[in-house]
Amino acid sequence: MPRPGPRPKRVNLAPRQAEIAIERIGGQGDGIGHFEGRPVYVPATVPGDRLSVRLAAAKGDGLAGEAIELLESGPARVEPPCPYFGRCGGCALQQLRDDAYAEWKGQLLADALVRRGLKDVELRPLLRVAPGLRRRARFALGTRGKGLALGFNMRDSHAIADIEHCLLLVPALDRLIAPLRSGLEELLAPGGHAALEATATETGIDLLIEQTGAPPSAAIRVRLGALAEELDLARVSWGRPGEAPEPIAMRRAPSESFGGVAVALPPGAFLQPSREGEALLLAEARAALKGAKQIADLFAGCGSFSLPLSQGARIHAVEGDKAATEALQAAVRRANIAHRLTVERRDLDRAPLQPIELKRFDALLFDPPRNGAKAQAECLAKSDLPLVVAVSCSVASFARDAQILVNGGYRLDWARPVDQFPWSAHLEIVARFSR
Ligand SMILES: C[S@@+](CC[C@H](N)C(=O)[O-])C[C@H]1O[C@@H](n2cnc3c(N)ncnc32)[C@H](O)[C@@H]1O
Repeated sequence: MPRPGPRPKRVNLAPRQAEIAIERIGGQGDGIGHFEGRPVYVPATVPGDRLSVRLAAAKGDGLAGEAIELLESGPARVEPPCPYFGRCGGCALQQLRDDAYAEWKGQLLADALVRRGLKDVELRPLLRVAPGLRRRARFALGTRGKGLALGFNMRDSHAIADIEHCLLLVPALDRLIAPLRSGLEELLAPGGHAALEATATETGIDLLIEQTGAPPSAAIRVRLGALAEELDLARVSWGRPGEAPEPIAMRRAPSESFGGVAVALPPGAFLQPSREGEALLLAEARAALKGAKQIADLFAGCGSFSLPLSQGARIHAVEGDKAATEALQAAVRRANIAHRLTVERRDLDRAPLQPIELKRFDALLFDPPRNGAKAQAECLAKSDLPLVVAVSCSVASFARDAQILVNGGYRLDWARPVDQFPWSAHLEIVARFSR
């Protein structure tokens, strides 16, 4: 008979109230205090706050707390600049004074590395992207009464915080919120919902509507075409999540230039959240790759790094998404630069580049999605490639992959935090590994 394991600690989930003093801000952006020895996570708080808190549910190793009353403010508390802060789940940290916020953000990277046993790493100062520069947004759209709600999901919820403006967005996207809400009324049946992926490209707004269920009727297609005219949208597409979207109205081909080469973007294409963030990441990567002549660019997307880097080196771009790979291929053909940039479609989780394949490169850049590049890092660890530059949007998966590389004999030369996601707990990282 299996031996019973240690009994889990019982948590009394009956809602109750407690006075909590916030000690620090955790990795998800919540303030952390303690109640009967257990951590309590209270959103939108700062160290030094004293609050009356409702303890309602278990959260991780502790309890989720909901502030009822602020009894005393911590020294770094400021008035949040956005009127929706607290209700809208898009931002977590507008209540924190800017210098304290920047310090906390840089520390996220240091803490993640230490948790993986990576100490004494050169951590370069935080680079920042200001609010108001985000060129991509994924809005939630749902029915509310007789009309629609459009905005971002509330914290830990599928309910939509209806908004008129967002301080994070470029003006072209911010201006779109109200007219999209009134212009899309016929799209949803009562109780229906959709996601709207809007991207401000060089040729105008690219709008992708994602919905489950039947494709739009002929009447709705006509309405979407008219909306594209009214709002001067470059393209409107429709698709089911995970399936190839279908363009419904195309007025101009959405396009973005990387290193002077225009790429015709597929609907819902990945782009770095802001042009400014992309430029910072590219500058860091370029400096880290200096001198390399044969570079593999993995998780290459539509070529935001491959194309500019190909001005000074031969690049092999590898990407898993069919539409992104084809868009980059087409741009390479049009620009006549196949001699300096080759493109391969490949699933790098299932089929990472093997040590033998890595022999033809003198450096590699990888920029995986949030779950990181574990399989590729394991292959790199067994290779003799001298230089690896990592770009990552998750401190946790970055630290894990860094540990794999270091255990495989790489030195982590430096890591740079880049705040592409102001007021959130997300952080971008660029780092250089060598052997
Ligand atoms: C964070 S984006 C980076 C894209 C590009 N480097 C850029 O800056 O625009 C990650 C990219 O990895 C691709 N991707 C995700 N999973 C993948 C996999 N298993 N194999 C190859 N590519 C993958 C995505 O399609 C996406 O283009």
